[in-house]
Amino acid sequence: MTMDKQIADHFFEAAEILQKFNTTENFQKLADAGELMVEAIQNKGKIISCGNGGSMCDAMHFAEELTGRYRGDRPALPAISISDPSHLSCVANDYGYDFVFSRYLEAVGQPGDVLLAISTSGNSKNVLNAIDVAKQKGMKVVGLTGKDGGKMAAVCDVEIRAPHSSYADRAQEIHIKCIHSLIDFIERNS
Ligand SMILES: O=C(CO)[C@@H](O)[C@H](O)[C@H](O)[C@H](O)COP(=O)(O)O
Ligand SMILES: [Zn+2]
Repeated sequence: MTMDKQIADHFFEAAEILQKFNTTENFQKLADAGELMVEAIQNKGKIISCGNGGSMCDAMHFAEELTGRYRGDRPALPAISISDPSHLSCVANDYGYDFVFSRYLEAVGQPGDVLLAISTSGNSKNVLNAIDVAKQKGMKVVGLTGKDGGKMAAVCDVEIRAPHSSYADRAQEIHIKCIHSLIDFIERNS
């Protein structure tokens, strides 16, 4: 059987992108983002995460490992992903999809909470609207982005950007590593 070159390319390309991401500057940004999250938790706040498509799965993955479990046993930690289908369908139907995340923050966001905003383009309108409301509420914003950071680059307190690639999936693969390292940092420091 001949090797399917495209299958191999996925792995070689992913390794290349990860290598580009591995800089002291990016590791420092992850520590800065982790500090914001730890501070929120220590002050009785919470972390709210959001994103579209695969990034919604990443937002859910982040929150469930804080409320549930990551590698070992420890007390539950306060995080929520904006992913309740009844909320999403109501707000999309009645106000528009651009407001599905921002409206949730209007309801439950508190000063001192942190928003983890995930977008591979940095330009999804509903994520940008969520960032606007988070700032109005006195929350801090950590962004996981890709490409050139898009509009999110200018509005996050800490923006962690996956190296440029043509497709969203490569950025998402970096984002999930960022998410696991953030969870590990929060566990060790809160
Ligand atoms: O998971 C993937 C691609 O890997 C897709 O579902 C992807 O998340 C969707 O196209 C999103 O709508 C892209 O939005 P964003 O990352 O630019 O904010
Ligand atoms: Zn995980």
